[in-house]
Amino acid sequence: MRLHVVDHPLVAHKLSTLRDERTDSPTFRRLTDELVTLLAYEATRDVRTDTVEITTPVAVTRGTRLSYPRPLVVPILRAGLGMLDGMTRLLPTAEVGFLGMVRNEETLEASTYATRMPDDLSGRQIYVLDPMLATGGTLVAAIRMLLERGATDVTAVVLLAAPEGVAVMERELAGRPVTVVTAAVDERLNEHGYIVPGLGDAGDRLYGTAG
Ligand SMILES: O=P(O)(O)OC[C@H]1O[C@H](OP(=O)(O)OP(=O)(O)O)[C@H](O)[C@@H]1O
Ligand SMILES: O=c1cc[nH]c(=O)[nH]1
Ligand SMILES: [Mg+2]
Repeated sequence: MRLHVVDHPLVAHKLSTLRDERTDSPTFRRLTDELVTLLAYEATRDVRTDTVEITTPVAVTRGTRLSYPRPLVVPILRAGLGMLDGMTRLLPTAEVGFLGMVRNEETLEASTYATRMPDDLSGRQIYVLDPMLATGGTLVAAIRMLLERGATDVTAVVLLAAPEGVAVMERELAGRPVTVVTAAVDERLNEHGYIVPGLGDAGDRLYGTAG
């Protein structure tokens, strides 16, 4: 597994506003969308492309097109939905699959309540979206499922990661074709499994509802 922390002043600025407890849901949603666009730029550096011939008003030349099979973007509901528009804006040819997962806030174990994507992901490049990598339980389970379906290349785009979660991903997905792209790796997890300093519960802050 490869970890890429996007070190950019615009990313740091937007992330700081996102962290601020005074930031309301509409602003949180807008900033999430903007941040994803910046992270997606880095996350798609190795997206597969083909060379094609194009004709400009002046000459025939060689250009670049996103390859087939098309990339698959998989937001992890609920909070990952807030990242979907920003990602598909940059990857217009992508197909979208959905994974509904929730973490039990007492045991911190992740469970899956919805799966809607192709059974066969052979040869596909996948972009998984989830704002928070905390214990890593959710992303490890999600990525294992994608690899079992044949995905050959999985990139997880997250806003924030905890070092504990990164370590779990490195251990559980060692040697697998997996990359994590994040805006920051924070200090630690607290006793409730929340990222410190973090930004709180991403789903609640995006949608203004608890749970
Ligand atoms: O790394 P982990 O310890 O597994 O925690 C991270 C998960 O927790 C949050 O989702 P949550 O379970 O709160 O669901 P929600 O998106 O519906 O709020 C977050 O969006 C991740 O999916
Ligand atoms: O800090 C955290 C940890 C898990 N899920 C969140 O939304 N926030
Ligand atoms: Mg939540």
